[in-house]
Amino acid sequence: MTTPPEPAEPAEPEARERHRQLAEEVEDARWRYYVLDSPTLSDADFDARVRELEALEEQHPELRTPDSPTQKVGGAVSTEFTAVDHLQRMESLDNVFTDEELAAWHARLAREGAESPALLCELKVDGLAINLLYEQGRLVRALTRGDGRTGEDVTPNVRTIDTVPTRLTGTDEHPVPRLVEVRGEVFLPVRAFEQLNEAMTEAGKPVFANPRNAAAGSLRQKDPRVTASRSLGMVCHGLGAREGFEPTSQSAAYDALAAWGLPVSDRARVVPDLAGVQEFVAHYGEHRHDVEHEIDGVVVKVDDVALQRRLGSTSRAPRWAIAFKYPPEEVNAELLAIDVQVGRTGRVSPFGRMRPTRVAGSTVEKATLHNAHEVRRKDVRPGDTVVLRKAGDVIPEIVGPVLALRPEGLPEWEMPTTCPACGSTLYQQKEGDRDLRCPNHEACPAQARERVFHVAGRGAFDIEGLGYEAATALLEAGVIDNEGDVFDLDEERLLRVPMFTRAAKKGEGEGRVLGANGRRLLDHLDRAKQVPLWRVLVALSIRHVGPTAARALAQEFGSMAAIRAASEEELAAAEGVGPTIAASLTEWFTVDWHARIVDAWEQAGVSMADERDASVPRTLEGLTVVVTGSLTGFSRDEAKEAILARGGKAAGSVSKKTDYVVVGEAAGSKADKAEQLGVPVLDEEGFVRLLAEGPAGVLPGVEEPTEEPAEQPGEEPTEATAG
Ligand SMILES: NC(=O)c1ccc[n+]([C@@H]2O[C@H](COP(=O)([O-])OP(=O)(O)OC[C@H]3O[C@@H](n4cnc5c(N)ncnc54)[C@H](O)[C@@H]3O)[C@@H](O)[C@H]2O)c1
Ligand SMILES: [Zn+2]
Repeated sequence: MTTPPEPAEPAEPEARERHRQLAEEVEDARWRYYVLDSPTLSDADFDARVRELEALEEQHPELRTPDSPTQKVGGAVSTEFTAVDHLQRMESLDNVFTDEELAAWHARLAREGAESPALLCELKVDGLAINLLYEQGRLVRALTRGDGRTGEDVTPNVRTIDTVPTRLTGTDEHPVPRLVEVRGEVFLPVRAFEQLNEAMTEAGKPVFANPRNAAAGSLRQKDPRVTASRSLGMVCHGLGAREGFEPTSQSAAYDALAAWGLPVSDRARVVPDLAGVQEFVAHYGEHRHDVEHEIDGVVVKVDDVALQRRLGSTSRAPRWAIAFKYPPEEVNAELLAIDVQVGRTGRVSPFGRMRPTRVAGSTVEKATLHNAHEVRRKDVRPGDTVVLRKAGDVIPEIVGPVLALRPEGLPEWEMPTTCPACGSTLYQQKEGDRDLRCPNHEACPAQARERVFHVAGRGAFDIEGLGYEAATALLEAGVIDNEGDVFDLDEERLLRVPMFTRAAKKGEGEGRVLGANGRRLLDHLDRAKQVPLWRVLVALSIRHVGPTAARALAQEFGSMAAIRAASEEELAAAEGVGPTIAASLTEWFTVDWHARIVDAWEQAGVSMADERDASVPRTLEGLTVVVTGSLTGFSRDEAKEAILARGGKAAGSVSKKTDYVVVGEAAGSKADKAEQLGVPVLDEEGFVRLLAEGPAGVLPGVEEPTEEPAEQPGEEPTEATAG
C-alpha cells in the first residue's frame, strides 16, 4: 500500500490561476449580495472562499495586491442611488470561527501593546451597515457602507425607521456634538420578517431568503414608502468622524448615544479578560434565537479609544475588533431528488433528498416538504441548489431554490398519484385538503411499518428492541401482519427472523437459536403489557388521540371497555376530550380490523384498564360528577381521581346525564346550568360525603347543619321553631 503524497504547495502558476478564479467568484458574490440583495452563495461558502484566498496569499504574498478582495471592504454602489463619500472610512471586521483563533487574536493584541485590555462584547447583528451623519444634532445624511469610502445615499428611507431620531436631544452630561458619524446596523426583526414573507406569499411575490436580505431589500428601495412599511430596526455599534465629542471608551460613547436618543443595545457587556468573552460567546451561542433579530456571531472590541487608536487598522478592518462567527444556520445544498413517504395514518408527504450537508452542527440529508402544495409554493425542483436552513433545535427546512443557479429546462416535480408502497390510488380526505393519503390503511406495508414502529415508541408501549429495522424485518418475514400481532411474538416466531437469531454454540444443538436481542425483545414485550391505559390508547394511532387526549380519556373512563361502550356524546362531554376526538374515536372503533387489534392485545395479556385501589369503596359506580370552581381540599386532578377511583365518571360539562355538580369557589356557568337542568348541586363538604358514602350521604333533607347555632351570652336559649 502506498500513502498518498502530502499535498504540495501549489506551483506558482497554479496558485495564481486559483487566486484569480476565487477573486472573481468573491467579487461576483459581493455584487449579488450587496447590490442585488440576492446572493447565490451561502455565507459559509462565501467565507470559505475568502479564507482560501487568504491562505493562498499567506503562501504567496505577491498575490496580495491592493485590489485583492481580501484587502477591500465588501460592497459596491448601485447606480440606483446617489454615491456620497463617508467623512471617515467605514471598515469591515476580521472573522474568527474557533476559540483558538479568538485566543490568537487576543494574544496578538498583547504583542501590539494592548496587554489585557477591557473588552466590549456585542452581538453581531445580521443586517446591513448604515452610517448616519448628524450635524448640530440633525440627521443630514444616511449612507450604506458601499466600498467603505463611498456609500449609497438612502436618507429618505432611513428617515422612515422609527427608532432613528431625526434630531438628537442633548443633556447636561451629554451635550449634542457639532458633528458626528454614527455607525450601526439596520435589521428586520425575525417576527417582522415572517410577517413580511407571509404577505409576499399572499401577494404572489417571491419571498426573501432570510431577514438580512429582507432588511437590505427593504432599505435599498427607490420608494421610501415601501421602506416605511417594513418595520425595520436599527442598533448603533460604532463611530466615524466627530467634532466636539471625545469619548474615552466605546462603552462610554454608547452611553452618550443613548442619552441623545439613539438606539443602542442593552446586551453589550464590558469584560476584563478572554474568559469573560468566551462566556459571552457561549451564552449567546445557546440563546441565539432568544434575540428579536438574527445574529451571526459576537463582536469583541477593545473598549479603550486610545488603545483602539494605537492598534489601528489594516486596509479593511480594525485590529482592535474581531467578529466571532457562529456556525452557519443556512447553507446551500444540492437537491438530488424529491421522494414521498407514507405516514402511519396514510398521509403521503414529499421530502427533499440532498447530498449530505453540514448545517448548524449536524449533517442533513432529508428535509420534509409537507405536501405538493408546499413544493409548488416554494418552487423547488430536483436538481436545484436549495437554501437549507436549520435554526437551533428546529428541524431542517428547505427555504427555497437559488434560482440563479437553476439549470436551464429543469422540469417541475410532480406529485405521484399512487402510493409508492402499495400502488393504491391516493385520495383527499376532505375536499380541498392539501394532503394526499393512501386509502389502504390495513394492508399498505408502509403504513403497517410506521404503525408497528409507533407502537414501540417512547410515548406508546416503549418497547426497546423494536425499532425501524426490526419492525421492517418482522413484517417482511411475515411473522406479524400488523401491530395487532406484536404481542403474539414468541421464540418460535422470532426464530424465523434472521436478525433475532444467532448460530448455535456447542451443546445448544444444531442450526440457529434465539439471539440476545430476541430475548430482550420478548422481555420488553412482556413488561409492556402493564403500561397504563393512556399509552395503549396512544399506541393505537387514532387521529387526534395523542398523549394529552389519551390521558384525558384514561382519566375519565378508566378502561378500554368503558371507552368502547361510551357514546360519541359521552366521549365528547368528557373533560379534555371534546367533539373532534370523540368523533375520531367512535369512527375508529367501527372499523373491524381496528377493533381486532385491541382484542388481540387484550387476548395477549395487555392491560386494558388502569389499576384502581381496591381498598377504596366503589361508592360512585355508574354516577357522573362534574366539579366546577376551585375546592380547598382537592386540586382539579385530585377531585377527578377521587371520583374515578370510586367508580364514577368525572365529566367536564353539565348535561341531563350529570348526576351531581360540585360547586367550589368562583364557579362559573356550569353551576347555573345545573340549576336549570335540576341537577343536584353540592358544596365541597357534600362532595366529601358523596365520596365517602355515595348518594346516601347527600340525600336531600338529611343534611346536617354545618354549624352549631351560637349561644348568645346573657340570653335565654330560644326554642327552635319548626318552619
Ligand atoms: N453570500 C454571499 O454571497 C455573501 C457575499 C458577501 C458577503 N457575505 C456575508 O457578509 C460577510 C462579509 O461581509 P462584511 O465585510 O460586511 O463583514 P461582516 O458582516 O462579517 O462584518 C462586518 C460588519 O458587521 C456588522 N456588524 C454587526 N454587528 C456589529 C457590531 N456589534 N459591531 C460592529 N459591527 C457589526 C457591521 O455592519 C460591519 O460592517 C461574509 O462573511 C458573509 O457572511 C455573503
Ligand atoms: Zn399504500
